[in-house]
Amino acid sequence: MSTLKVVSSKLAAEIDKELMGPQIGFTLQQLMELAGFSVAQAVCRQFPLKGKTEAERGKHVFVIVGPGNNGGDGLVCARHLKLFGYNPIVYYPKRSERTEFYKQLVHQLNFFKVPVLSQDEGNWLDYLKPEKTLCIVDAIFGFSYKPPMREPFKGIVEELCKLQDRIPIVSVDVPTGWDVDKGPISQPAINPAVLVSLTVPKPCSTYIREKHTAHYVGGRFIPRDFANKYGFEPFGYESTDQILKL
Ligand SMILES: NC(=O)C1=CN([C@@H]2O[C@H](COP(=O)(O)OP(=O)(O)OC[C@H]3O[C@@H](n4cnc5c(N)ncnc54)[C@H](OP(=O)(O)O)[C@@H]3O)[C@@H](O)[C@H]2O)[C@@H](O)CC1
Ligand SMILES: [K+]
Repeated sequence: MSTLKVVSSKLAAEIDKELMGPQIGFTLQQLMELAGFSVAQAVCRQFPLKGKTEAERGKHVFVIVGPGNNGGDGLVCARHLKLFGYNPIVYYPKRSERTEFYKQLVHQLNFFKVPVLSQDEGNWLDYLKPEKTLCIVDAIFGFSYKPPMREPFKGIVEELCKLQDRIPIVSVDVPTGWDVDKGPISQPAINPAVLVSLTVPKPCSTYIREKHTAHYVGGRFIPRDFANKYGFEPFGYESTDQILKL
């Protein structure tokens, strides 16, 4: 196991609560924008378009979006990827009714002409082909996932597991299906090629196969004294970067 500094799911939830509490006053929308922006930067860093053939550049980044805030990060990420010159397509099988904000994120994707597939529309399996898709962004579940996995996500994650050795998967914050603290203790569970931990890595990140998975931290939104209060040092982000490879 690595010596990486991590915070438990409980502490991660407390950090979130304090950041969005009355004293600090971040809004969820602000943090989600920075989180999704970080994930888009990690995709660029890991899969640069520079020097690629036109056919390679035209491939999709297939962003699979879950029903909670992890999914929201995916919706934001898709919009930034489009601005960065990628060809994202979003699969959003269970739309969040939590707040109006999710609908607004979808409107923004429409504005950017990023297709958003629903569960009953289009054959999403078509995008699980290496000749069509550069990588998959797993924005299905993050730190609030509790097994066992329910449909339609169980079937989706089972399909992803079949092809994850052929198309790289970029997991947002927590690989979908993993226990936030204990890692891949139940099935189905994704084995990502890239993990982008947000704010600070969760304990499950110590279970990634280090040679197989590139690990980034993103979500650059806390000052040193706040990090120290929660028992970790801030990450050494360079210049204007929103991500740091660990
Ligand atoms: N400061 C930061 O770092 C920030 C972090 N952010 C991001 O937020 C993420 C955490 O978001 P979150 O709390 O909304 O939870 P998330 O993991 O998306 O899942 C909840 C949804 O999943 C569902 N669900 C659960 N279990 C299920 C099952 N077995 N089978 C099926 N469904 C299941 C559950 O449904 P319910 O059980 O409530 O019906 C609910 O709809 C975090 O990881 C990071 O990515 C940023 O956006 C902001 C700044
Ligand atoms: K995820």
